Amino acid sequence: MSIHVNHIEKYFGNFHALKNISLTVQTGSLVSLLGPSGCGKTTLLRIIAGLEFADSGQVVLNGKDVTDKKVQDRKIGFMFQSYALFRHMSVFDNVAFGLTVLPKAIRPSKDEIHQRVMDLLRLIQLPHLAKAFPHQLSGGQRQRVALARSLAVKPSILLLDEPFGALDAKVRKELRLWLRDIHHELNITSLLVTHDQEEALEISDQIVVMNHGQIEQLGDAAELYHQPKTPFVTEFIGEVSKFTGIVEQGIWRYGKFEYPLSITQNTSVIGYVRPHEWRVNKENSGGSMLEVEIKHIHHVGALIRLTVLDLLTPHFHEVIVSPDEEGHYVLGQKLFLIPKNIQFFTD
Ligand SMILES: Nc1ncnc2c1ncn2[C@@H]1O[C@H](COP(=O)(O)OP(=O)(O)OP(=O)(O)O)[C@@H](O)[C@H]1O
Repeated sequence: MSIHVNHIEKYFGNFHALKNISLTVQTGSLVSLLGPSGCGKTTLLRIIAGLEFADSGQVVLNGKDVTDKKVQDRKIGFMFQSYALFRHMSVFDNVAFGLTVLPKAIRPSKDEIHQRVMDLLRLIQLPHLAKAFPHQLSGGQRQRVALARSLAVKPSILLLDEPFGALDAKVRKELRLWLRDIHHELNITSLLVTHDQEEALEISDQIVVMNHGQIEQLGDAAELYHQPKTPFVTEFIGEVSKFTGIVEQGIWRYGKFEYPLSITQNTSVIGYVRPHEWRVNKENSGGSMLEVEIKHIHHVGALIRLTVLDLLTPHFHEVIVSPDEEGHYVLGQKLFLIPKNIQFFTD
């Protein structure tokens, strides 16, 4: 079941929360909405769920226009931060809830409900806790029960708002991989809101980067990192160093460093360099862009991460090098950096 939103506009009073949002989520894919706090992720998810209505634009689920349909008529599962478990109900009853409140005509029998709830508890690996109450569960277990509850009505679309928001890093990591497996096992279409880029990059097929109520870019993790379309995406996804230079006669100049660029007008142009995109020289063989001093050395598996201080402008940069090629590094050592690649945007 696919999700299409077309030209969604949303105001809260004078505040323009969503600006001409169009988005397609293909059947069976897992897509994340990623962006800084307040950029409109939750509002968009609520509009797709039918918990909020757009001022204009269209929501189409599986080819059907549901723009004016209420939440209960959209046949979707959702799990929002604010939808905590019912404290006075057992795990079993929490998961069964969505089924027991269905109109009689379409409500499964008691036996069928029992079967479905137990299947879901097995799926979330908690069948032994069916009789437990929410306060007897860990945070991660509670989140899994909340997910099982949202899956009980067999939705073909699952909307998740920061599903693992309040959990510690290790549990989050386990749960998100587990969520990815469940998503594929049940063949549902999932849209997930997160402000955690590692989470988005790790589990999503596609990521929608939002900023100030707009979509900046939609792509997979590699596209967003290697071919960002805007300065915002470049800075938001992964680490990057930023340099404002001047283009004159087709040459980008930053200090004495020169780099040919196919821009003809004379203008200010920002260049971005990722930590692994530097060539590092220990001697000054000319042509370097930065002269730096090593301030911190951190071994990350087979790679070395250097935090270096630019000796001209007092800015720190991150540089990732491989120890095999570059040999030994010591604190305070001087290095000369030449970019292997620069991503340019006009200022
Ligand atoms: N009911 C409302 N009334 C007024 N303003 C609202 C309402 N709901 C959201 N907003 C505003 O709209 C903007 C977008 O909010 P939204 O919750 O969609 O952001 P978000 O990207 O999900 O942020 P976060 O990551 O912090 O949850 C925010 O500036 C918020 O203050």
